Amino acid sequence: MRSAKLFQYQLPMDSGVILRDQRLITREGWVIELCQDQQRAYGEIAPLPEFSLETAAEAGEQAQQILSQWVAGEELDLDAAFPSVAFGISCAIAELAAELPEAGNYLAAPLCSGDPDDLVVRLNQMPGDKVAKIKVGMYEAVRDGIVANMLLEAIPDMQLRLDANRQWTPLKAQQFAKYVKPEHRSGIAFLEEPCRLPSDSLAFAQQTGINIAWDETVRDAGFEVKAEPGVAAIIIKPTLIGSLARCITLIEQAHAAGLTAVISSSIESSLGLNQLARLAQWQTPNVIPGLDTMQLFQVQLIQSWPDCELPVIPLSELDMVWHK
Ligand SMILES: O=C(O)CCC(=O)c1ccccc1C(=O)O
Ligand SMILES: [Mg+2]
Repeated sequence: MRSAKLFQYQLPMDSGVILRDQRLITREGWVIELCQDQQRAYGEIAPLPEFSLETAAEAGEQAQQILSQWVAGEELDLDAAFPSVAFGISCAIAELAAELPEAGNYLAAPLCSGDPDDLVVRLNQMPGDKVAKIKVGMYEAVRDGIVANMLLEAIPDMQLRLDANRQWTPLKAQQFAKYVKPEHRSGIAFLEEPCRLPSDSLAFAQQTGINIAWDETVRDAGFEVKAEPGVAAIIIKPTLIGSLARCITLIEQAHAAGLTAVISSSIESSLGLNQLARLAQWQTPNVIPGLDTMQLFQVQLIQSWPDCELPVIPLSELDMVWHK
């Protein structure tokens, strides 16, 4: 016997969360509950505005169709579904089958978009490998270069991840690199997507000796995982990529090509973020995932994130919008 439920959520965000062009005031999405032989499992479907191609409403509609098929015992084609829907449903199915191991990697790389001095304090408190991530490309490229150089000098054993989200022209990327002393460049684990064009990012890596990672490019049509000089990693944001099976295939291809695969958040609630931490521990056990996004919320959902003090909204407070 199978049954399924769909719940809607809207969670208030911290006041300063800006996606590409707009402030994200509330995070909207769906929680699915699958029930089979007295076992229950959950998944989250949360298309990210400005990143996902599907809207929350479209994802909710499609989730109902696919969940109906699941209840009827039909074969599911998650490769044809929206990425957010495929990810949420495949997670819930994996939970039911006890395929997604319980242990998670909750050692997120601290994310800094503000005061670099705060980051120095957090890093000095961090156990094990010191990995941090800073968003660059929002202000002057020269300032970004000075900040990166300062951090690499202050904490010599750290591995810095930088993310430019395709904001720089090749000239601006060069201006950034000029301020990072050559002896510090190997302390940059990778710089995500420096330039608008992947070919410019690749040329930048080869000219400067600063390794890059693909993030947006992984979602471009026709992307293939391959080893290239200057490319260190691919970033996998499952809500934007698709089913667990699809994510695992990409991770395996990355490993076969000698690249690091980094599981990263698309600003899911604490429910989805916990599943991402478990996926990370399972499939990329020695890599710190990019999951430091709980701080962007004002509340948690159903399950709490380790050491997060925000109030937790229980499932009973969500609206059930559909069941079968
Ligand atoms: O990757 C991380 O460390 C955190 C997640 C993150 O940066 C992100 C989250 C949602 C949308 C875009 C991005 C991004 O890579 O800029
Ligand atoms: Mg990015």
